[in-house]
Amino acid sequence: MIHFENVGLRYGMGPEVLRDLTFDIPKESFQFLTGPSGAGKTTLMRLLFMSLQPTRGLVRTFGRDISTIGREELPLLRRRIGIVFQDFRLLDHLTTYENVALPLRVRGKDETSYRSDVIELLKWVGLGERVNVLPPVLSGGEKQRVAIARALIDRPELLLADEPTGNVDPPMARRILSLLVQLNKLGTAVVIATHDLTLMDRFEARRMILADGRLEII
Ligand SMILES: Nc1ncnc2c1ncn2[C@@H]1O[C@H](COP(=O)(O)OP(=O)(O)OP(=O)(O)O)[C@@H](O)[C@H]1O
Repeated sequence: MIHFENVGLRYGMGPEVLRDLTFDIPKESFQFLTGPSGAGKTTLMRLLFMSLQPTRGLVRTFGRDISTIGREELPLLRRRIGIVFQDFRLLDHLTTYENVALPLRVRGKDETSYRSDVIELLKWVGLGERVNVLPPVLSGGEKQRVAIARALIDRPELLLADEPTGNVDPPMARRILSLLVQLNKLGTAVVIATHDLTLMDRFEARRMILADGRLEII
């Protein structure tokens, strides 16, 4: 689904932050992406989301060399990827329901075509009772589950989660991990960037380890 070949990335004239990365993210796979702070996890997530271009090497996403994808095509390809950020990035003046529905509303979809999907998805993440509340009254774990639901509303083939358990307590971290594992069992490929060793020990999965800009996979 995604293929990296000898990928290097530098910001501006700085040193190479990522070097000689060659790997695949297969369909329906599950992997953790880890490494010390500053190792380049977020940078690699941005390459996977096509919000950065490599400075050398090849990134092929859904069969396309990303350096050849035009501006107008990019949003269409990105729709196939869901993304969850550590700081949630919810809109505080919209309800839980409206936050999750937003990607569809922005695209001009009619509410009758998605209302029940949004509610079903919110039930799936355990927020069936929190549909009409605003993010400021939600706990960190609830906000993160809203962010996950929003990332999933378009049924992406790949979910990227950057430190999804960084702002929640350990029981909630386990709950979020189990949601992502369940999602993967339903066929979505998952990449979780994390520092959290305890979390990784809870689920046997491929580990992509970044150190000094290089990647090791175990
Ligand atoms: N926009 C940018 N411009 C210049 N340098 C950057 C930029 N973003 C990241 N870097 C540098 O690239 C390196 C990798 O950063 P990145 O944020 O990808 O690491 P990380 O592994 O996600 O770190 P953390 O775990 O602390 O979030 C760091 O040295 C960082 O300073």
